[in-house]
Amino acid sequence: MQVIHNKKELCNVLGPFWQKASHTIGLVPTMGYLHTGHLSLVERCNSENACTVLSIFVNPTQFGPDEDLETYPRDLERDLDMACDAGVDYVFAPQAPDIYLPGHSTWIEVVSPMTNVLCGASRPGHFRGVTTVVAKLIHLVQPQRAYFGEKDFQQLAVIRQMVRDINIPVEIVSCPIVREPDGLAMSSRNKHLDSSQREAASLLYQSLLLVQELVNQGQRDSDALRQRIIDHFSISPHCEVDYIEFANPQTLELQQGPLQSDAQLLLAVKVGPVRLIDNYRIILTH
Ligand SMILES: Nc1ncnc2c1ncn2[C@@H]1O[C@H](COP(=O)(O)OP(=O)(O)OP(=O)(O)O)[C@@H](O)[C@H]1O
Ligand SMILES: CC(C)(CO)[C@@H](O)C(=O)[O-]
Ligand code: BAL
Repeated sequence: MQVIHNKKELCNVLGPFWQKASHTIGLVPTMGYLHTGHLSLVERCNSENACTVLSIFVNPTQFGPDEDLETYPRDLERDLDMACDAGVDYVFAPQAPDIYLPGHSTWIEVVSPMTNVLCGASRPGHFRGVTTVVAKLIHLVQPQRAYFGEKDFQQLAVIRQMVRDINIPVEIVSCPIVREPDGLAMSSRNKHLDSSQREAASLLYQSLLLVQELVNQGQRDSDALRQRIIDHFSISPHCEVDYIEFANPQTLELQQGPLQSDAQLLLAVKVGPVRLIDNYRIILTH
C-alpha cells in the first residue's frame, strides 16, 4: 500500500492507471478514523476494481461554525494499518490547502428541496461542502466507480443527483449499513460516547424497528408513528431528537399523513455530545 500526500504525487501514481481502460480505479471517500463500515466499502471496491484508492480528508467546508470539525476523531497511523490490512492499494491523505487553494471560490451545489430537508435543514451549507469535495476527489482520482454508505442516505441521494446533473463519468455504488451487535450504525463519532450514552444510542435502531413493527400491525399514520418514536426517546436523558421523517426513497420528498407506499424513515438524534443519524426502509406489505 502506498500513501499519497498531495495532488502532484497522485498524478504520478495514478497516471499509468488512467492510460489503460482495463485498469479500473475505485474510490472510497472517507473522513478517516476507520471502522468496519468503511472497510465494507473497501471490500466491495476491491472486488470490482483493479485498484482501490481510499481518501482520508476531514473536509472543513462541510462543517458549520458551531460543529465538531476540531474534535472530529483523527488517527492516521491507525487508519493506515487498517487500510493496509483491508487491501487498499493507495491512501490519498491530502492537507486542506492542497484541496482548497488560496482564493478558492467555486462551489458545486445541488439546489433542490432534497438539500433543504433533514440534515440539509439542520446543517446549512453541509451538502454544498460535501458535493464540492466529492466532485474534487472524483476529478482528481478519476475513478470508474465511487463507493458510499447508506448510513448517510441523504448524502448518497445528493451525490447521485450531482453526478447526473453535471455528467460526471463515474458509477456511484451504494453499500448497506454495517451495525454493531446491538444495531447501532457504526460511525467514527461513536468514539465520543461514554458508556451510558453508548447504551442510549441503541435506541436509534430500536426505534426504526419499532416503526416497522407498528406498520406490520396496521398503523399507517405517519404523525402517530413519529410521536411513538419521540416517546421512545423521551425515556433517555441522553437523547435529543433533531428530526424523524418519512421520505420518498428516491427524491427524499417528505411524506405527511397516512403512508401510501414504502418509505425511507430517517432520523437524527443528539446523544450526549454527538449527533447521530440512521435510516431504514419501511415496507408496507408485510
Ligand atoms: N456503518 C456504516 N455502514 C456503511 N457505510 C458507512 C458506515 N459508516 C460510514 N459509512 C460510509 O463511509 C463513508 C465515509 O464516512 P465517514 O468517514 O463520514 O464515516 P462515518 O462513520 O459516517 O463518520 P461520522 O461519524 O462522520 O458519521 C461514507 O460513504 C459513509 O456513508
Ligand atoms: C463523502 C465524504 C467523505 C465527503 O467529505 C464525507 O461526507 C463522508 O465521510 O461521508
Ligand atoms: N458522514 C457524514 C460526514 C459528516 O457528518 O460531516
